[in-house]
Amino acid sequence: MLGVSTLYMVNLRDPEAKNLIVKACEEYGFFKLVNHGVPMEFFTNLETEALRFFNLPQSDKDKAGPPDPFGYGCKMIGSNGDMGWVEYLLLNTNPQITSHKTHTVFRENPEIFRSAVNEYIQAVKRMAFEVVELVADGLEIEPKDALSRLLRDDKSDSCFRLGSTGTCNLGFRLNHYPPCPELQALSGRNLIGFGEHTDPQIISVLRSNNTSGLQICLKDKTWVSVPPDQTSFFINVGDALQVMTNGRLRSVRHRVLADSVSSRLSMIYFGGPPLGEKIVPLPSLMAEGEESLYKEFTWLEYKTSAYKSRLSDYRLGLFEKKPAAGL
Ligand SMILES: C=C1C[C@]23C[C@@]1(O)CC[C@H]2[C@@]12CC[C@H](O)[C@@](C)(C(=O)O1)[C@H]2[C@@H]3C(=O)O
Ligand SMILES: O=C(O)CCC(=O)C(=O)O
Ligand SMILES: [Fe+2]
Repeated sequence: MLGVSTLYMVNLRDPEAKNLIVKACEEYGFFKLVNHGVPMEFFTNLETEALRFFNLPQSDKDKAGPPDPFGYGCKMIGSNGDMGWVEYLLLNTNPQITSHKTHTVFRENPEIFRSAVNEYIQAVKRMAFEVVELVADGLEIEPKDALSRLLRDDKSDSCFRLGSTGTCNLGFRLNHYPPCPELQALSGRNLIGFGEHTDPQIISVLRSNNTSGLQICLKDKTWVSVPPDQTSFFINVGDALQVMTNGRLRSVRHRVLADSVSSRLSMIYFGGPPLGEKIVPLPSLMAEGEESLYKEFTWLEYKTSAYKSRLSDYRLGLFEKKPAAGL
C-alpha cells in the first residue's frame, strides 16, 4: 500500500503548511493534521461522555431518538434507506440550543455532556477557521477570509440542517461502531459501518479513537485504509469546497468498515456556509475566460437535494454543467 500517511500529513505550524494542505486537497481531498494545538483532554472528556451514552441500555438510548434532525440513531443513516453497522448522535453546534432528547437521557448530567461537546466544538471550529484560511492563502484567494467568513457566520451551517420541522442547528456527529464478532467467521468479508459517500459541506473535521476502519477513495478509484491516530485530526474536503474551487480541490469519497474486535468512536464537525449563500467558484481563483463547471445554486438548494439522495449518490452530478451535445 502507498505511504499515504506521510503524503497527506500536515503540521499546522509548518511554514509550508498552506502549500502542503493545498497539495493534499488537490490530490486526495483529505489530510491528517498534526500539531493542531487542541488539548488532548478535550478529546478524552468528550470521549468519556460519549461512551457513557453509547454504553447505556438500548431502551434508554432509543429515548434520545429519532435523529430528526438531532438525536440518537441506530443502523439507519439518513431517511432514504441507507443502513450501516453504526449508532450515532447528531447534535447542533450552537451552545444556546440544547436538545430535549439528549437532556432526557443525560438526566443526571446533561450539563457535563453539553459542556464537553461545547468545549470540543469551540476548539475544533477555531482550528477549522485557521485551516480554511491556509487553504485560501495557499490558493491565493482574495480576500483571505473568503472561506473562513462562511464558517464564522452566525448563520453558518456548521449549524443548519433541514429537518421535518424546517431548518435547525446541526453540524456535529458522534459515531459509534460496535465490534461485530461474527465477522471473524466470515474471513475476508467486510461489514460496512458507514457507507461510501462525500460530505456535502465545505470542510469536515474528524477525530477518532485508536480503532481503524476509515478508508478514502483515491483518484484511481482504489480504496486505502487510513491508519487511526487518536491525537490527530483528519480533514475532508466537502462538495461545497470542490465547487468553490471549480474542481481544483477534490471532495473525497470515504467510508468506514466495522471491526470484529474493537469498537470505533469518531467525532465529526461539519462546516457549511449560511443557507442563503450562493455556492459558486471564487472569482479570484478563476483564470481568464475560465467557466464554472457547475450551475449556480444556493447552499439551501444543495442541502435540500442532498438530503433526498442516497448516501453513495454522486450529489454534485445534478449541478454540473454538461457540455452541450455536439460541441
Ligand atoms: C443518506 C444521507 C445521510 C446524510 C443525508 C443523506 O441523504 C445524504 C448525505 C448524508 C450526510 C453525509 C455526511 C454527514 O454525515 C451528514 C450529516 C451530512 O450532512 O450528509 C450525512 C446525512 C445524515 O446522516 O443525515
Ligand atoms: O465515523 C467516521 O469515522 C466517519 C463518518 C463519516 O464520514 C460521516 O459521518 O460523514
Ligand atoms: Fe463523511
